[in-house]
Amino acid sequence: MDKPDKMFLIYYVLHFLASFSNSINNFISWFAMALTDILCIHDLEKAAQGMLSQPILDYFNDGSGDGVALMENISAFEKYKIRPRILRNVSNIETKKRALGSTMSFPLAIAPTAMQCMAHEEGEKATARAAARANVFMGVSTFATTTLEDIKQSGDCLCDNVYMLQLYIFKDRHTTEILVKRAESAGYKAILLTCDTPRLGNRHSMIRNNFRLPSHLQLPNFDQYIGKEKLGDVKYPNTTDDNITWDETLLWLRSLTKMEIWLKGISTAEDVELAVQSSANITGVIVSNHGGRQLDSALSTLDSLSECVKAAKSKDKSFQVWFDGGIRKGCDIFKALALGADGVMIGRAVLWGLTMGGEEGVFKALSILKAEFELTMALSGCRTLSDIKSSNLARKAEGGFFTRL
Ligand SMILES: Cc1cc2nc3c(=O)[nH]c(=O)nc-3n(C[C@H](O)[C@H](O)[C@H](O)COP(=O)(O)O)c2cc1C
Ligand SMILES: O=C(O)C(=O)c1ccccc1
Repeated sequence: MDKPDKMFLIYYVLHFLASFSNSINNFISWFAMALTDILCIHDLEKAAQGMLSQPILDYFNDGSGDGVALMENISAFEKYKIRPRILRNVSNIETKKRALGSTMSFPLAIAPTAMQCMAHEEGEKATARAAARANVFMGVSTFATTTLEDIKQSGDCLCDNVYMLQLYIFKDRHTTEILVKRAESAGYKAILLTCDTPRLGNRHSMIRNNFRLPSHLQLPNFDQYIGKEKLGDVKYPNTTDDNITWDETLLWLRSLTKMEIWLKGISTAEDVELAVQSSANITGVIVSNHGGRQLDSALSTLDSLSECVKAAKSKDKSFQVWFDGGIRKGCDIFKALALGADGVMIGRAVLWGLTMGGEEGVFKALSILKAEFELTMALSGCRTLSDIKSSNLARKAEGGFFTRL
């Protein structure tokens, strides 16, 4: 048995012991993580692999179709290399970033991912506590397995943080309206309207595994409307509205709330222009292809990013362009920012941390990414976020050569 295998075996034994007692669970998670040398997001991914049933693991990890968009979200980062600058004072790196009227510890937020109690019994509550401790904003899925109020309260027990509700618009608009109003009164700061899922992508493994939400879990934000027996099968599109539009839907949503509205799942300059021009007062977009889980053969999100940034910033410099898809390392965050993103979001990295160690595991994932990002800044000669520029990158061109941007 080589070293990493041994390390994960120790972890599984400790995790098994921890499952006997909730009270020592957190301590054991922390202890196990210290012992097992989790050094990078790939270590968390590997550890999570052995801890979930195949249908749940596949649901978390897989993309749509044959997985090309998912793979290319990751490999696109290697089309860029970093051009470091030297002999700059990097003794006092500053990573803090302002958005939604608050400050986050570095330009990264947690992307909304559904059904987190499948990863760990504490699910979204554990994620919220880790996010609060790390001062990282949290996106909460419409399909959370915990109420949006309980999620925020769990984080608020530790400190104030920013929560954003990801919204799927149901055919029953009244259900949607209730959800938006509940989020506003609970103190959520933004709606992230997911725009890339008028229908669920073609997820082969979900169909093969006949994926279902485990029977002990609920979708308490709206399960009075859609029974959990419908979840995960082809009836998903019957519950959400596939007729959402720039004019009607965005204006209707704006009439419901004063919260900021962000559009998630944008990947073209044309749609960014519409978002900037919309009279629904859109704050920003998240350039995303849903982690490669929706449109098969979609452009990788890093390849979409530049045209989206150009379209937004040429019209309105303050319009926010965030990014997600394939972030696994601190240098990935650096590259997205150098291409003009205001910040990034992470989906699977959080789920792997949550699976492995609940709150401690998510905190570990966030800490790893922050430390790696800071190190990348220091080694590239960037002391502040505004020092990170496109001239810090070179792009792979014809013939495999890299040319500076
Ligand atoms: C298991 C899983 C569930 C997700 N659930 C949602 C969701 O409910 N709503 C949504 O807008 N995006 C959802 N996403 C997409 C994420 O918000 C995000 O766009 C994507 O995970 C980013 O890619 P990454 O996983 O490579 O970081 C989900 C992604 C995963 C992996
Ligand atoms: O899996 C997803 O990506 C997703 O957004 C979702 C959420 C709930 C039900 C089905 C899919």
